[in-house]
Amino acid sequence: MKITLLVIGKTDAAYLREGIDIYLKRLKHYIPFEIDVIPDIKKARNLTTDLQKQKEGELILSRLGAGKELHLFDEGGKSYSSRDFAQLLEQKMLSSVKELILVIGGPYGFSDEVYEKASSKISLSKLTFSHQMVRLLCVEQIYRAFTILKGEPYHHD
Ligand SMILES: C[S@@+](CC[C@H](N)C(=O)[O-])C[C@H]1O[C@@H](n2cnc3c(N)ncnc32)[C@H](O)[C@@H]1O
Repeated sequence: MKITLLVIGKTDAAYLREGIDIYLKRLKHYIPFEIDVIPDIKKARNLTTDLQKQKEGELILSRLGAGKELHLFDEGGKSYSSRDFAQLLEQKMLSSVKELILVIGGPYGFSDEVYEKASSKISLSKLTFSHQMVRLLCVEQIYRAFTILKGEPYHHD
């Protein structure tokens, strides 16, 4: 199985890029993993919030296909411990899913169409993080999950 982290817009801040790169390098040892960036359409056109979410939603859903499953990071989703999240990833690896697409919404979140097509919503906390900042949290949690599955001494509880 491959994991794709689908995000909207490039990572602007150098301090976030640096952190994300650290976990990308580490993750390569565990699973095929990539960050797929949907270009920031707001910068190109002057869209209303709803239209922007709708257009982003179309691009998110265009990634779906046979053997692919879409899961959303969403503050209103199900809460997981890091161990539970690791188990979710393990379940998917043992299933027929070929590509697990984990999506981080844009600044205004997801369109209704994306919510309808998603297999689940995963909350990292009840707090709302910026669509840029949350990327670092996601890659760290995915890395943490693999160290848990491998029994490596990174996660302590
Ligand atoms: C700024 S937030 C979107 C804000 C707000 N939910 C909305 O719908 O307008 C951008 C994205 O970051 C991710 N995100 C932010 N906080 C999160 C959290 N606590 N748990 C999971 N994902 C989160 C989600 O993917 C969200 O769509």
